[in-house]
Amino acid sequence: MSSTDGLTQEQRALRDRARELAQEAAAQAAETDRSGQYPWLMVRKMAEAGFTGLTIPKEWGGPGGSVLDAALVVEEFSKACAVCGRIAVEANMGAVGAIMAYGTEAQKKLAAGLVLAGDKPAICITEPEAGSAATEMATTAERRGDRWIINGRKTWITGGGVSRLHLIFARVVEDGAFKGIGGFLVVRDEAGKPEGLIVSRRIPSLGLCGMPEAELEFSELEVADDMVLRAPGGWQRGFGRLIDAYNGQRVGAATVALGLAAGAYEHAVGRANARSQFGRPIAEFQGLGWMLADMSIEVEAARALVHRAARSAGPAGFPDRLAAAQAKVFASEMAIRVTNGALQVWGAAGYSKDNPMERYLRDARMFAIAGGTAQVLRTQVAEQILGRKLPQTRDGFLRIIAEEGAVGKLAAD
Ligand SMILES: CC(C)(COP(=O)(O)OP(=O)(O)OC[C@H]1O[C@@H](n2cnc3c(N)ncnc32)[C@H](O)[C@@H]1OP(=O)(O)O)[C@@H](O)C(=O)NCCC(=O)NCCSC(=O)CCS(=O)O
Ligand SMILES: Cc1cc2nc3c(=O)[nH]c(=O)nc-3n(C[C@H](O)[C@H](O)[C@H](O)COP(=O)(O)OP(=O)(O)OC[C@H]3O[C@@H](n4cnc5c(N)ncnc54)[C@H](O)[C@@H]3O)c2cc1C
Repeated sequence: MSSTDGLTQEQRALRDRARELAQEAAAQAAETDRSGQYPWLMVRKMAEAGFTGLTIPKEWGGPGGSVLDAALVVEEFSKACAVCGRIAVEANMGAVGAIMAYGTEAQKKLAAGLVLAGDKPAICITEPEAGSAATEMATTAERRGDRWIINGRKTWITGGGVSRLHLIFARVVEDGAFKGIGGFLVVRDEAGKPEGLIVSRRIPSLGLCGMPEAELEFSELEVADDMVLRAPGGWQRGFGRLIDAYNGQRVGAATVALGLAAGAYEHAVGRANARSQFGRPIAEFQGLGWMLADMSIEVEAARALVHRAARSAGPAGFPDRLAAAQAKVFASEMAIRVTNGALQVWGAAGYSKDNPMERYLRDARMFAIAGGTAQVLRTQVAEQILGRKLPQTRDGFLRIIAEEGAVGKLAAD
């Protein structure tokens, strides 16, 4: 990274510390990938070094780092081991960001204690029949006295079976009526309790193999009223406020993609200089030089978008939704191109599991899907730049016409 990176001395020092520990992550990344085991030992070291809970405010025992600080750490770990990079994302952004913004004192204390000790919270939104159309979720949280009873199923929950803190999105039912979407906090203990939170299946995945992706079932799962995460604006606005907090995790996902691409690119430059054919370093062949040049441009462009999005975070710690979506679309698709090109530079050796190049390529594939697909996020970008709601359901525009008497101008907040 150049000296025009706009980082403070402290941020460079933080990045360098992360880079140093990430060397250990690099050394175990192939084994994590092969075994599919969560890298508990690395997680402990990351927690001890202060890379989990980095964004926790000082009053809750953390260092009060910014989203950009967290992104610097995430990029370094992702260059080495993207599973560790994703752990750094969720231990600093997403669910924990929502809790720090909207939670009660007790909820903040609970979440801070868990992530500072190395927990990677799980965010539970997606369901078998509600992926991109997340607001169509069917999981319900029904009020019964001073408790809430959750029933339903979630899928592709990152960390299912290893995460302790869970932020569960569910349809709120009070007095028999649907009120909106709310967030419910559940802590799974080491014995796997509460019993109503069932990790029913680990989903075999293409990449990021040390990170469990799981199906969860909630069967009469009881949640005390003081574990409801109440965002401002009431239940009707609940989904909007919770997904606003999720913009932090979108920037985090974009950063993992960036780190993967940057890591693969560095390996490609090294290989191009080290390998000779036709009696000369392959780096001298213009065909490869231009490929590497394009990769460097793409990586720098993604980094600029990621840092811009991270810097856009307001007082609540949530990045701007447009900047987050732009960074995520570009970084996720760029990572697929760059990791693919880097493997090409390595030739057959890149195709072998003896080298990390094929892992980079597999690991990079998810970011254009998870956390909002590239297609869905392009629609979000379009909505923001056009200043218009662009409903995706068949009757969406009819509803806007009925409600507003005109086609979808976004109301100024
Ligand atoms: C938002 C969508 C689910 C589309 O659903 P709808 O058409 O029903 O919703 P909208 O009317 O567009 O929005 C409802 C509500 O939310 C507010 N909103 C939406 N997006 C944002 C945002 N990015 N930032 C802030 N606020 C947002 C919107 O203004 C409305 O607010 P009000 O109710 O008016 O106040 C769909 O577009 C979508 O985002 N789908 C993707 C789902 C997704 O990202 N899932 C992630 C699951 S977790 C994960 O994958 C983790 C992977 S990882 O490793 O990080
Ligand atoms: C590795 C991984 C980790 C994940 N982690 C989590 C997690 O921790 N928590 C969680 O809740 N979820 C998680 N997810 C789920 C993820 O958020 C969803 O996969 C994602 O939102 C897309 O949903 P879907 O897979 O059901 O695809 P679908 O919504 O079924 O989409 C299928 C295809 O249709 C396209 N499409 C759908 N709607 C539109 C539209 N309106 N316009 C244009 N194209 C459209 C999509 O872009 C996609 O190409 C994870 C997924 C993966 C792969």
